Amino acid sequence: MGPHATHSCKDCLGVRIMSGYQGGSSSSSGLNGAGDGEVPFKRSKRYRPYNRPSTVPRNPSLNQDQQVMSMPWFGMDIGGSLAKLVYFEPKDITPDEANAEVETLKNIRRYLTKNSAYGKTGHRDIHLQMDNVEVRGRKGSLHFIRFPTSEMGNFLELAKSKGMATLVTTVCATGGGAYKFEDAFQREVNMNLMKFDELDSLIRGILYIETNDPKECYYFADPTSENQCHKVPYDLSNPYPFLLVNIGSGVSVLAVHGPNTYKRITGTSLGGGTFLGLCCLLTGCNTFEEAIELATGGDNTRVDKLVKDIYGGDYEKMGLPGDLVASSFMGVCSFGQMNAKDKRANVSREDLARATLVTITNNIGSIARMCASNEKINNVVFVGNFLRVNPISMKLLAHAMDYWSKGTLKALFLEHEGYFGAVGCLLGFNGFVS
Ligand SMILES: Nc1ncnc2c1ncn2[C@@H]1O[C@H](COP(=O)(O)OP(=O)(O)O)[C@@H](O)[C@H]1O
Ligand SMILES: CC(C)(COP(=O)(O)O)[C@@H](O)C(=O)NCCC(=O)O
Repeated sequence: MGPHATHSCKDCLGVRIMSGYQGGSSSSSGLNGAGDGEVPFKRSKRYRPYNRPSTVPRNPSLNQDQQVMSMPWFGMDIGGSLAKLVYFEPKDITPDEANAEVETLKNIRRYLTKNSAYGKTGHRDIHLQMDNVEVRGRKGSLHFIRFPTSEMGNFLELAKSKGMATLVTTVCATGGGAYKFEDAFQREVNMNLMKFDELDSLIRGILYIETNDPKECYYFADPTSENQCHKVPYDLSNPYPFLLVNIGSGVSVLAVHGPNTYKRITGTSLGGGTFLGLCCLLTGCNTFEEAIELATGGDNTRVDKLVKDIYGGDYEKMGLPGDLVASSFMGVCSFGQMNAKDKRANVSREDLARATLVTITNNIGSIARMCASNEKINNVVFVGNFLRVNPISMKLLAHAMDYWSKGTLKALFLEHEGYFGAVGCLLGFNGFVS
């Protein structure tokens, strides 16, 4: 079983944006962006959290970076498929702050933290909520919200209607959408996006969450056994080196040697977006959740051609087991075979969904293995929302890493799956004061 329950989101988004303390910092430096040598989750000695109370008007002499300390604190990762919004809810509000806090902020905070659905497509992953964490010297909770990037127009509309522009100047943002939608944020809600690189943010987020939650990382023991397969916690406190495979719309593969030392080795356009796109075309499904549900009930061996379909058994000399997929999807068009048409007619939507999932997953597994072997790295950490509610792919990857490396490679997974970029960019700005 997968770690999370299945959620379904349709139609338009109704996330209401909060605003609040018009805090600020007299920062003159301190952007903790990529590769500046700052370990993201450790507090600098020069760090001094300061929140200007909400009654204090914006100081026009402060530049954008200085204004960013204003609450609310959001980190946004606007990806090709999903926008991930991480909201930091302060829990250490002093009486003075509470008195000075504007009513709008209180209402919005309540709205965000008491609901789990926002409009029709905004969804808060309550099971991922992190309490008693420290961000920029403040204690509080992290809330994890997602909505389809295609709903960004509605998101901005709502943000505007809630008066966001009067309360917030800057939001930390990453992902391609931080660039694509930058002008729209400025135009529609008078908000500046403080942009951070998505891969820097991804690593920073992983390190922070792993440090704060010892149960974050796990692997699958006995991934091929229906009854024996189970999740086992893995201690990732000494993570380096590790291969990081981010399976979002597309796939990026990174070799990570330190908090600020990594390289992007390669990528593939055959990712989570491909799975969903092909699945919609082949089965007529409309959502990721539906696609996974179909795949769960399907059998890819009715669609794929296996080694044993070609060899009649294992290809022993090369160590290829008979059950290995020899050619994805070839089973439905076996050239020259009399029964190809009949075979195709008997293939169900479920089988097609399963075959699509297995095809995409195997390809990613294969690339990951080659990269790990080239880089001489044994731990392969898989993240990204493609793995959301998707135990089939996680177990396939776990088995592939183990089997083909004869037990040398270990596939590791993280509970917060697709949220690391958003967390990392939230942490990207630190309020330094000289
Ligand atoms: N509710 C969902 N809606 C759309 N795609 C989803 C959903 N849940 C999981 N996914 C999968 O996650 C992929 C996006 O992963 P993500 O890590 O958010 O990447 P990106 O940053 O490119 O949006 C999608 O392509 C799809 O395969
Ligand atoms: C361009 C991207 C980094 C964007 O990230 P995403 O929104 O998919 O998470 C990613 O889709 C990617 O790495 N694509 C593969 C490109 C390639 O190397 O072929």
